[in-house]
Amino acid sequence: MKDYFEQLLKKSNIKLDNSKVEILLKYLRLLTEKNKVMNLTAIRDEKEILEKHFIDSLLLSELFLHTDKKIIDIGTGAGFPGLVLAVAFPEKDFLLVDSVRKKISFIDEAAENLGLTNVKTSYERAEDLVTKSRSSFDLGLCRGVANLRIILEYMIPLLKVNGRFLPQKLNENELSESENALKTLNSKILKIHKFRLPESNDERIIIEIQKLKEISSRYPRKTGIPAKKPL
Ligand SMILES: C[S@@+](CC[C@H](N)C(=O)[O-])C[C@H]1O[C@@H](n2cnc3c(N)ncnc32)[C@H](O)[C@@H]1O
Repeated sequence: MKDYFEQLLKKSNIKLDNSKVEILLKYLRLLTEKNKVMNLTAIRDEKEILEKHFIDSLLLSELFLHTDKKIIDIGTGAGFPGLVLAVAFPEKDFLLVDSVRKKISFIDEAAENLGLTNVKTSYERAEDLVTKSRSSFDLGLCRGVANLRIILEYMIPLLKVNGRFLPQKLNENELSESENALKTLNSKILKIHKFRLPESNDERIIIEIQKLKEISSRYPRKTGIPAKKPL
């Protein structure tokens, strides 16, 4: 499996030293073991997990800046993309959030097993985090959680002014309907980055969004409202 992972990394132009590759392979083993008793990922094949979860998470690496110190991943599930990136960037601090307690318990267990000291977790809903973490993060990550205009309302209040949000999407379909959310939340799209996964050649999109100035304390609205009545 190590050779295969190294091939994928090479094809994707991602540089990771051997110790980080070893830690990620240990995480793969913990994940596949746990996946037998709880539903963490629908993908069962280890090679496919490496490409569609691990490499897909690592695609974000080239958009990271050295000034990005505090990073939040909302709806991290089994740790994608946040836990993978916490291995790749031990000098950055990650808060991994999910509303499902057992997923966060798996992350806590995995982070301890992998010896990661830069990972904190929270099993809150994104909308509830804002009371203690408004305007706190340099960088926001979110993959596979909800429509762009919904996750914008979850994420932008948590970012510092000038902080960036890098949501991962399969295509650009949600962009046009997100214009109102971007405007209401004083944010703009800096760039749309396109990637191809190295084996399947599937397309992946990372939208680079910046928070331009502080936003009204009305956002996020009450828990559940952003998804029920998107901006
Ligand atoms: C489809 S999974 C994606 C998991 C992971 N990001 C990935 O790409 O594999 C979506 C996750 O988002 C979490 N989630 C959904 N809405 C949330 C919210 N409002 N706050 C926190 N987590 C949420 C769910 O519990 C679930 O684990």
